[in-house]
Amino acid sequence: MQTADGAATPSSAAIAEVRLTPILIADPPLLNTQGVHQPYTPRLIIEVVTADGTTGVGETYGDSRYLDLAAPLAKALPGHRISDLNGLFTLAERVCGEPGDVSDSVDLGGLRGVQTADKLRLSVISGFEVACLDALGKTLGLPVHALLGGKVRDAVDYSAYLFYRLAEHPQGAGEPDDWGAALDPAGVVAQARRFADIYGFGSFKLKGGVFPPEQEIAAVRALAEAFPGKPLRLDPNGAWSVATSLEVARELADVLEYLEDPASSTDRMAEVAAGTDVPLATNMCVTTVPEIREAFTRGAVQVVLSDHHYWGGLRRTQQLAAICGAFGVGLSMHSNTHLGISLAAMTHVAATVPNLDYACDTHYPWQTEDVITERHVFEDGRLAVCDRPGLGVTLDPAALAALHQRWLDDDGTLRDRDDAAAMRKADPSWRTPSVPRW
Ligand SMILES: O=C([O-])C(=O)C[C@H](O)[C@@H](O)C(=O)[O-]
Ligand SMILES: [Mg+2]
Repeated sequence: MQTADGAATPSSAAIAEVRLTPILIADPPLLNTQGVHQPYTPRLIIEVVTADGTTGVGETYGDSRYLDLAAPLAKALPGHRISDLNGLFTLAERVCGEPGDVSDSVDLGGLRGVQTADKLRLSVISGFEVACLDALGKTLGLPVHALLGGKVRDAVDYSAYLFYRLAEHPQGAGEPDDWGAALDPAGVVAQARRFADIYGFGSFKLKGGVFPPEQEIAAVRALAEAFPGKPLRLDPNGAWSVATSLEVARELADVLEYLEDPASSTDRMAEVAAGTDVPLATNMCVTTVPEIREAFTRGAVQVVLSDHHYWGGLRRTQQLAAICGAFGVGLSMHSNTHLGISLAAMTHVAATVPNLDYACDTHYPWQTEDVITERHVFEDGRLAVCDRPGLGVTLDPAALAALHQRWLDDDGTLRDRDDAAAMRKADPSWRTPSVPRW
């Protein structure tokens, strides 16, 4: 067996086949500043199969612009060694091309800051990198955290991710659940209690930017009263002006662990940071390497929420952690709607990062469906770091096929996440609010 560049390679370490499976997974009617989550949201499952039949799995965003980049990379991969992780980036740059519809705007639904072609490509590569690491770990009999240099902790803390939400999707679409609506402080506290009771989470993040700031301040105050001394976070995804951000920071200074993306853009975040001692966190204005220097040197953010999907995988997440360490910037971890493969990957990398200062975000409790045979179980708000080879998860082919069938059956409406379009099902006049909203 030879690689594409002609070098000899052990046949067992060479990729023989790559399978891409787009799926639609159930998602509850969670509210954010752009609208409401769709009843089903796209993800992409990546399987990398080596010549000796070892399969590694990865997961990333599944919207069509990601699929468009993943397809040529999958096609070019056979013959590539699973251990050649740096080569993945070179290959992707060569074969992926430019995504067609990249605009310099806030990403629809993903709320992940300004889009760039590079960022989309890195998100795609992240799924392939994780799949290669899973296959490599299985081949060598080592857990992924060992391939990343070894774990520095045996369990990773996660935070409850609270959302304002509707009781059900507009027009009764999607999968029903029994969480009920959470549209006021009492609803948010009830949701937090349930999260604490089931999962043992000891810190709480509220997704804000949904209601006028005074209502969200009241909700955080209610959380502080219900859970005295517990770390609290509020994240309106850049929906506020500088003045509003400073007002909220003043009102909640005594209870917030950090305020996440109160205002959009590094400029506005720097202005807010100059006027408050509340640490500002971001997963919107520092999401790629070129954004780091300005944000850090201007003191615009005190905490970065890393996300291996954004940054191009687990090893680049470690590099980000080192840069944050060098600048004295704290590190937390972001999450978007994701399944158990990505949660396993997050946990492995989180286990290796000494300066992970905060409990990580995760949407996982909101996801009732999965493509792995055994769901992850939080105990006391933590996930034990798995020492089995690879990621330590097993793909469930029947579950994968069923969720893929849902994707096939969709007429295209749900294949690209669009929270504003989902909101229009309830309110036909709804438009993505312009920023700052308040
Ligand atoms: O921390 C964040 O900004 C997010 O998790 C962004 C997500 O897209 C979240 O707001 C959501 O899914 O509504
Ligand atoms: Mg955020």
